[in-house]
Amino acid sequence: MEILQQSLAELKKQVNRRTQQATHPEVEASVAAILADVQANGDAALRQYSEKFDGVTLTDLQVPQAEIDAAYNNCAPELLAALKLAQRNITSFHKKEISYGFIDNERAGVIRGQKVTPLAAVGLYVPGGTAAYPSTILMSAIPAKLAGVKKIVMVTPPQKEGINPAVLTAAKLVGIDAIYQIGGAQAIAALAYGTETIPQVDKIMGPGNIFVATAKKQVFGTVSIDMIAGPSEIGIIADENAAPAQVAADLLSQAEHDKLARPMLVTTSLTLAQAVNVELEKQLATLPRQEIARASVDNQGFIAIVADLDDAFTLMNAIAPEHLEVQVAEPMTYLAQIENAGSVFLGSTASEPLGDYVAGPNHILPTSGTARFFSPLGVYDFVKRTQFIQYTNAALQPEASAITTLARTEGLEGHARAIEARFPNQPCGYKSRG
Ligand SMILES: NC(=O)c1ccc[n+]([C@@H]2O[C@H](COP(=O)([O-])OP(=O)(O)OC[C@H]3O[C@@H](n4cnc5c(N)ncnc54)[C@H](O)[C@@H]3O)[C@@H](O)[C@H]2O)c1
Ligand SMILES: N[C@H](CO)Cc1c[nH]c[nH+]1
Ligand SMILES: [Zn+2]
Repeated sequence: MEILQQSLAELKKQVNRRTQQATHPEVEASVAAILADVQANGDAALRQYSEKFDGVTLTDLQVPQAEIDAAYNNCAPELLAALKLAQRNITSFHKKEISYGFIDNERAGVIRGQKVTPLAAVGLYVPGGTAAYPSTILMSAIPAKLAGVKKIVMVTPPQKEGINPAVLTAAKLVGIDAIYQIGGAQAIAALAYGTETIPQVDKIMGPGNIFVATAKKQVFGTVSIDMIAGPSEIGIIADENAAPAQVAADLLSQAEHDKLARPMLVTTSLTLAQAVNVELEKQLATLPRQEIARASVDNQGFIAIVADLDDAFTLMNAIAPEHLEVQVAEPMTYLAQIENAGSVFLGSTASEPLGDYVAGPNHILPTSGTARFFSPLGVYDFVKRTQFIQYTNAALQPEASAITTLARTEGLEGHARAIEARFPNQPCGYKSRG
């Protein structure tokens, strides 16, 4: 990977250009055309795009239940056991995110509160262009179920040989209501607008490539979305004691997701940087998804050399990576310095794939610098809050003049009179004291 050795200020500019939400006008335009086509032509457009982008002629848009049951029943025991282990750990972590709202009665005669309601219908995007992602089904459906969402549908790109049985097994394990074999921007359009076969949902969740991430951005407003979870990223902060082979392996674990995936190393040691580059070459030579990973390493990846660990954390906060590994001594002591990152892996044992599969925290995470303001997918994404107020007349009386004063200051006489109407027996309605 390219080694960058400049001042911190110059490094910040460089990495900002490379890592922050960029616009891709040609992708934006082709996604907009796909969305409009699906909105106008429904299922027929979905079938056309599946031919064009996935090379699949679809008969059923919805995966038949018999196919899902067969996949589950024939699943290898070790795969089912692995999925169940992941399911247990993801469930125990996400249970802690459940919120029940609140009700307060701090002042006599006043009740205020917030109630939490699950979304009625959500659509989960499960990527499937170059790899199958049963783990992503667990990561999105488990928090949805814990939140109490009643209708959970899933979309995933069609495959010539049928949807991967591991994907179908995971979907059955977590209780997905319907699976539609459709991917890319066209799948996002279907969930946003509805078609003859696919129901419109309230919110679309899940990661995907640049077409999926762009489509989610464009339908936002018609439906809600969780975040921008695009091509994967890994940022590693390492000092001179980190093991080059482990650092390189972890960088490649994310590089193999997508040609646009971003592997990034920030280190205080030029010696480590050079050793990692040697290791990357060695390991790439035998990696099955070598073509994808090489494009990512060569075109998106970089190694930044910094003066000390304080600079390393400053630079990483500017990048706001999806995943951040901290491979230095006493990693926990740096947690307070980390402001922008989707998921943090502390210490050399906490290799990123641990979080992808079994640790329990979510692996659907913000990318392209959006960890500055987005959080990991969680139970909170599948609910909405409604607040409520109840007052007695006696409780309103001492606050009424504040309301009428503020209303009249805003030139909203109707607001003031609505309050005064609560005190009809006082001459000329409510009169403020003094
Ligand atoms: N950020 C996260 O939380 C997270 C988690 C898991 C995976 N990911 C990312 O998900 C992505 C998965 O990507 P993928 O490609 O394997 O699967 P995908 O399902 O996201 O995309 C495949 C679809 O892209 C569409 N497509 C492909 N080329 C197109 C073109 N030229 N024009 C219009 N549409 C086109 C096709 O419709 C195809 O079905 C990777 O980028 C991976 O890094 C991110
Ligand atoms: N690392 C991905 C998120 O960027 C998630 C994933 C799923 N399977 C393997 N990895
Ligand atoms: Zn991964």
